[in-house]
Amino acid sequence: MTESPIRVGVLGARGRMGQTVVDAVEGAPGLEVVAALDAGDDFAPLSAAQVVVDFTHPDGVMDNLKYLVEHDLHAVVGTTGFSEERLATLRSLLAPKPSLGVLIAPNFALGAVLAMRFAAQAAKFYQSAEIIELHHNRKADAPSGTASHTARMIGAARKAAGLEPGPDATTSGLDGARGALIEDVPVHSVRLPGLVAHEEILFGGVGETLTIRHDSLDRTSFMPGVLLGVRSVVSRPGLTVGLENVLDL
Ligand SMILES: NC(=O)C1=CN([C@@H]2O[C@H](COP(=O)(O)OP(=O)(O)OC[C@H]3O[C@@H](n4cnc5c(N)ncnc54)[C@H](OP(=O)(O)O)[C@@H]3O)[C@@H](O)[C@H]2O)C=CC1
Ligand SMILES: O=C(O)C1=N[C@H](C(=O)O)C[C@H](O)C1
Repeated sequence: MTESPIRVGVLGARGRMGQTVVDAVEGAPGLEVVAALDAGDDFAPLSAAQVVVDFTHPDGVMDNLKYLVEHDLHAVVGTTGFSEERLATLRSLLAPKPSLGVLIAPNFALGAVLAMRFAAQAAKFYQSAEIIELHHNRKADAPSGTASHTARMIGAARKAAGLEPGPDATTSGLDGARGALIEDVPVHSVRLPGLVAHEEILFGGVGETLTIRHDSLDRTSFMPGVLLGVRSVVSRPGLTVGLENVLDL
């Protein structure tokens, strides 16, 4: 007997990522698109879905998630902008729904997930770490969700190793020249037409540097992770943050 396909809704379906997700889900065995919605659309067609993928906007994603949880829909979320406060709100929303799963991943590309993991491993061995993230100029948020997540992972590893903030002799400079500090890690954002999504994590120590770089050259790079998320979230109750928790890393 063949299993029935997982019914998938897509929010942000007319956007850059949403369109790519609709194509990927339509082409994936065992999955089907039952609703492809965007800003201003009535969400009622989502009642046909089991899992909803959200690539929308940081300003709207919390309302979307509230709707999805209230309507017992599993969610796979690529939209950025998740603070600890937002994650706590989401955990409270999920508390009365013990079988419901929400997966939030700041980056669904395999290489980006590996780069973050390698960076966390390297962090305790170097005095200093800085991040440069480079994206297309249509991006709404800065720094990127990936860079923020990477900085937090590096910060946690540095803290566990008892490291002080990296030495920096800057005593004068223009605002922003040393980037935005996340967990004492400076993060620098570049926006250029022609780019897709890129991240460089730089470490400096005694007489050496280490650079870890990942490049998404096309939005299809995110699709294997999104499809894995859709397939796994139905049997992964609660809130999962980061694709590294789903991959066998
Ligand atoms: N986790 C990951 O791997 C990745 C995450 N992203 C993130 O995904 C998000 C979307 O990126 P991208 O596709 O480039 O952006 P786009 O602006 O191209 O697409 C977003 C779409 O969502 C629509 N939208 C906005 N608000 C809502 C809402 N509340 N409900 C439903 N639809 C809405 C927008 O409509 P309108 O234009 O009319 O506002 C637009 O069509 C960003 O946060 C980005 O950082 C991107 C790539 C990979
Ligand atoms: O807006 C994008 O394009 C991307 N957003 C995510 C982020 O902010 O990290 C993931 C990827 O970098 C592409």
